[in-house]
Amino acid sequence: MIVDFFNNMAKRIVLFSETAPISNEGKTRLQHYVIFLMLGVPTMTLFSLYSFYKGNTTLALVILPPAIALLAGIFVIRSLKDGTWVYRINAIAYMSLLIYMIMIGGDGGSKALWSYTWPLISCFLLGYIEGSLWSILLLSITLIAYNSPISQLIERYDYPPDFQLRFLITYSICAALASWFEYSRAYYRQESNQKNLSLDLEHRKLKKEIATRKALQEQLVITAKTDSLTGILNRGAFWERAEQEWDKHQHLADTISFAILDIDHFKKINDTYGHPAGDEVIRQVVNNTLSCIRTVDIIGRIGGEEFAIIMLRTASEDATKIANRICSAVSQQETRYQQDSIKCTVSCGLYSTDNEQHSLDSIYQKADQLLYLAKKTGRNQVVTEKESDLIT
Ligand SMILES: Nc1nc2c(ncn2[C@@H]2O[C@H](COP(=O)(O)OP(=O)(O)OP(=O)(O)O)[C@@H](O)[C@H]2O)c(=O)[nH]1
Repeated sequence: MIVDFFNNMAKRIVLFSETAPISNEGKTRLQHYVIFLMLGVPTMTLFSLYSFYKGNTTLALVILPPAIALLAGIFVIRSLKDGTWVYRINAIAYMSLLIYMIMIGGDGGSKALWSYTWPLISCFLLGYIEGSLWSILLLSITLIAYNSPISQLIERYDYPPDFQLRFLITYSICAALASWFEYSRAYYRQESNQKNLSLDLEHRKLKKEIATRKALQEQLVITAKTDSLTGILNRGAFWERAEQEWDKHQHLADTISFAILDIDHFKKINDTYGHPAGDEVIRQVVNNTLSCIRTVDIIGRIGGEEFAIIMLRTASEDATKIANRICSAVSQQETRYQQDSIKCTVSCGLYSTDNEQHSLDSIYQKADQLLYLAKKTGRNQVVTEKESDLIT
């Protein structure tokens, strides 16, 4: 339970750290470091205070650097991708403290027993290979320092020979257990990492496939709504958009203009130049029309050579200007097809309204009647309701 508590705390700190994306192994090491920090700093602080209280000022001061290094490390680690060097510096600080404690021994040599913590900490922080090397390093440096003249400077403790032997055996067992423990943990972690990796790969593949299908579906929807010859909305999609805009229009009580364009004598063009040439004429008429209207206007191909345009928030005067511009642009158009140069014109019926009593269908009927008048009275012209009064 206590272990769970520390693990949870460590996980939280890892999650909240600013560390750049690190490997799972890196996360585990960081968690171990946090556990070491949470246990080590209070213990070392208490130990330092106790030593101070007991009058052992040197020991009290020697304990402080590793505690400070532990605390400082966590702030540095937050911005590092790999904390190995922070762990190594802490390893040096803590190991130096342990060597000092082994040298001075304390009550009956009890301070030397702290070094049993070392193999586990070094293996947890630096992995079983480097951790084992650090365990051996502690033993080697202690043996050299203990038997060198330096030991006289810090009043080395004279351990009885049997204590030394028992210490060596116990420490070796601790080191062996710690490295075996970390080795098996690393082994299982690697196994689960590999499983995670393949799951991750599968997950990414699925995500990619879903995105491809979604894009395909979107493309299908667009294709289903688009007229393949001209790229503008087809009849069904145009009326769908028109209904939506009509609902908004009624709600806002805006002026709306409805234009129907029809290419004049198109049958003759087909008969003279052929169907493919007629197709090219339709395409160019649409391109010319698109260059005269705004992007917010709705245009659709509602018949073979018939197009409808809804000009939103556009009163009769402006809509008439736009429709005339289209007629003029088309009349100047010359469609080149093979050896031929084809000229054509369009007729337009235009109806504008801000009358909320109308239905979309009745507006369409009105515009269609005006188109009929435009055809009847000479073609290549725009007929609005105003002109229709004059004509009839
Ligand atoms: N090339 C081509 N022709 C089409 C297409 N759709 C319809 N048509 C032709 O367009 C012609 C329309 O002819 P009509 O409805 O008689 O009208 P018009 O000849 O344009 O005469 P007015 O409208 O009275 O000026 C028909 O011959 C259709 O076959 C198409 O996608 N491509």
